[in-house]
Amino acid sequence: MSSSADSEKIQVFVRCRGRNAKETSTKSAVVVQVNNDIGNEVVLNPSDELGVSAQLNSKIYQFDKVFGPITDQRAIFQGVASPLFDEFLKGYNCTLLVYGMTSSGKTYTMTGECSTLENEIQSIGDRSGIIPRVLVKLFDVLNDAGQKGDFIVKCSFLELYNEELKDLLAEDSNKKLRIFDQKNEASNSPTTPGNKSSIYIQNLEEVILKNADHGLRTLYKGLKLRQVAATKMNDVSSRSHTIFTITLFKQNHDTGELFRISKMNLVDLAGSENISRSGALYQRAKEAGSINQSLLTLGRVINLLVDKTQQHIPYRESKLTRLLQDSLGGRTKTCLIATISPARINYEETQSTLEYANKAKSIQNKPQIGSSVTKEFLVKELSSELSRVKADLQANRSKEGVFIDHDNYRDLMKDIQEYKTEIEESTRSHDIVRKQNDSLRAQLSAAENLVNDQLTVINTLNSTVEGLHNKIDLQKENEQNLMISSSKFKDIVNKMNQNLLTFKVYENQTKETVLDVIENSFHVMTEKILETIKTSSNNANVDEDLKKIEQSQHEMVSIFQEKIFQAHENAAKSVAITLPQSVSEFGSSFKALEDTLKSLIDDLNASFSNLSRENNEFKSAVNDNLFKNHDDILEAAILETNKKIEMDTNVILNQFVDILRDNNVKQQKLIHDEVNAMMSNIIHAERSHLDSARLKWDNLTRDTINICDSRIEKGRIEHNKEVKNLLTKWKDLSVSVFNSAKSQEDELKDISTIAKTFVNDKNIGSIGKTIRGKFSEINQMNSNLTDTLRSTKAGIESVGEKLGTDVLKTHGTSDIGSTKINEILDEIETEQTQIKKNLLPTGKTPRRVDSMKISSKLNNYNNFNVQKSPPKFHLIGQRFNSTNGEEKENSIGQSKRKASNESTIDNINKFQRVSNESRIPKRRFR
Ligand SMILES: Nc1ncnc2c1ncn2[C@@H]1O[C@H](COP(=O)(O)OP(=O)(O)OP(=O)(O)O)[C@@H](O)[C@H]1O
Repeated sequence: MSSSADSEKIQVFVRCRGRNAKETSTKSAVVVQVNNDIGNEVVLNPSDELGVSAQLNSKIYQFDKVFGPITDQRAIFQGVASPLFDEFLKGYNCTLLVYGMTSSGKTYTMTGECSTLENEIQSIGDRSGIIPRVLVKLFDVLNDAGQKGDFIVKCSFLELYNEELKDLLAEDSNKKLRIFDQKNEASNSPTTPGNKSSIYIQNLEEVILKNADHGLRTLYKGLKLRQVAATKMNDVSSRSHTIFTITLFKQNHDTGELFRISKMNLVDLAGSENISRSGALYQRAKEAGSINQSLLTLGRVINLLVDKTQQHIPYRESKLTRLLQDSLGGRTKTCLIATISPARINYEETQSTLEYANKAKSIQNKPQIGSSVTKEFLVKELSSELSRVKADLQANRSKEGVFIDHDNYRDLMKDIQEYKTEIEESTRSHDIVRKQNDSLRAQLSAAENLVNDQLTVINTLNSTVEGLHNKIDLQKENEQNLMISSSKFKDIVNKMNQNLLTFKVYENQTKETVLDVIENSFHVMTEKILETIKTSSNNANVDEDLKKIEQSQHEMVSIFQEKIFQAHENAAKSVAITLPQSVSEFGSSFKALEDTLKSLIDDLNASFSNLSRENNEFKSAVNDNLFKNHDDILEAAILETNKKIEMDTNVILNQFVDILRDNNVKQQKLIHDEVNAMMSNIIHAERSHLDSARLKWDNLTRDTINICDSRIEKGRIEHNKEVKNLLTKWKDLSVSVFNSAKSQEDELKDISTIAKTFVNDKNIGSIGKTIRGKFSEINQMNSNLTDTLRSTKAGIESVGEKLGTDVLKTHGTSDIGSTKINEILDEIETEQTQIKKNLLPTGKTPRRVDSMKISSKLNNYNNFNVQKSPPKFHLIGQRFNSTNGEEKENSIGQSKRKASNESTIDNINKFQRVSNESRIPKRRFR
């Protein structure tokens, strides 16, 4: 499935823009020399020199291509991205990175200048960068008539800021992105050859692109999100990295069923500038530090990749290097564009960028054709994506409140659980930090105590030093005395030297005198002598002359001796006079010097013994006092610190809770708004679907109602007719009941008369007893009859109720039957009372009653009731009442009435039976 290739170095390009407004306004000289258009060399010369010395000072870098200030966006695409794009189409994974300091043109190169307003997005323009051009070219090529086979294009867009990943295409910005290593095993998936690990980003939104326009819109949507973040957080763009990834699933011509997967990562790295130069303050420095961490790790990774002896490459030390792992020393075809500024003010950054790029030239990759998937696999993947979306949609349609499908809900809950774990972990690390803080604070307070103690010692030492200073002053005084003494001593020595000089003068004078004596006196004398000798040579008396000479010699020597002696004596005298004085002066000076030295030594000794005493005291103070008896202070300080920290923690936790709550409210509002919008869309769509069906339904309902209405109207008329008939019948019935009641009344009267006669008849005494017994039975029958009549009355009343007063009123009828029966009942009751009265108080045999007569009358009445069951009728106005209900009602009414009639017949039969048993010869009394 994959074709292995030899290793190849990653390609490195440089793009040097022209000076920007800031650089020209500050008159920053050009220190970068490149071909105006395309070349291979960058010469960096920071000095102002020209000619040979400039050549000596400059540094030359060689790259695959170097683009000068006049190179336009199209040329960059042609020169760098297009060859890489061809590889991407062949199935290679490709990565293109732009690297450089802020404002050097990274984003301009990668994305270009474009409007993010949706209605302004048409196609690419002169200033469009690499990504839009790749998207347009990709769909041009794929839709080209010559190209065979299906394809699917997906894209994702993520930002790495402060070591946090952010999905620039996600609707739900709360989903956290995580990087996982994914082991692709050949047996599990047909997608990847061999056992290789790749990176998988959980929750990263991948948009399936329909066409180039859709691709551009998706890109600009992400850029817009990035812009919003950039305006909120100053300068995010220069400190964040973005990766726009295009994934292509392309049908393989040869294998047909297989789709080759290749990815193209287009990476805009964060500004590589030195944060100290950007003047970043603490917080920003922290953030920038993290960005530099990524770039630093990237640099380290590049260095180690270049150094062939290195086995371990620290890809995992930053998210950026983890994401780019396969692009650096991996299986991807990689290009790097280093963007630089030509101006002197950016010299250092430019140099560092060039060094970086120069290193990157040596990185070796082993590009391999990417993996493939089967058509089924792809369809399965797309269907699962589709079903996920459908499930969400379904959930949205069918629920109120929560609009999320189960799987997504589970994912969400998993995320929440992970957040919880993270919070727990941070709480734990917070506790650890707090403990460390506690111990540090304890150490601090101990150190403070130590400092206090030491301050006391220092104060003591200060006073000691003060004493020592005094002593030094004294010593200085002594030294001055010593100086005075020594200068006196010098004077004496000078004097002695003078004396010696005087002595020498005397000596010289003596010498001169001697020479004078010898040269003058002696010579004169000798000449005199010689003259004398010459004059006296004729003189024979030589001896005498010699004697004379000798004598004069002697005289001369004695004069000479005397003169010498005199001179010596003078000198000795002068020395003898001055020397003792000088010696005595020297002696006294020496004595003074000795005294001064002695007092100096004494003072020094005293100082040293003082110092030693102080030192001993300091030592004992340190030994005895330091780190002792501070437990209480320490404990109180610890308690106090703990309290403060606890308060701080609570404040932080409360703030955290508030933030969570606010966030929750925001999210709820967001969900609510989203759902509302979505629901109104869905409702709108459903309504338009339903409109035609509703119209149909409305027409049908209207027709049905009209039909029903006409039928009901017809029924109502028939019913009214029936009711009228019924009422007529009812009137007849009432009249016949009235008549029968009347005849019963008459009969009862007869019975009463007969009873009276019967009671007064004396012949019946013998059977009186039996009859009395039977009479009580008749009595019972009578009361039964009364009950029966009552139930009949209730029946009639219920019929009346059923008919409705309105109907009765409309047809001018009254409750004749029921009134009549009441009257009959009353009469029967009166009659009974009368019979009882007649029978019981007198104790006489009751009069014979024509029970047959009574019985037949009652029978007539009851038979009439049974035959005339109440008429059926329908309640008007209850259009939709079920006929079953009516039937049920009627059948209950009928059965009730039937039961009541049956009991009446029963009673009458009993009555008849009793009457027959007690039958006596019929006699009529008048
Ligand atoms: N080659 C170029 N031709 C014309 N204009 C350019 C060129 N390079 C950069 N620019 C302009 O310079 C400005 C800064 O460039 P850009 O935003 O691309 O820098 P950047 O390196 O991405 O900076 P940052 O790291 O801060 O995001 C933009 O206005 C851009 O249009």
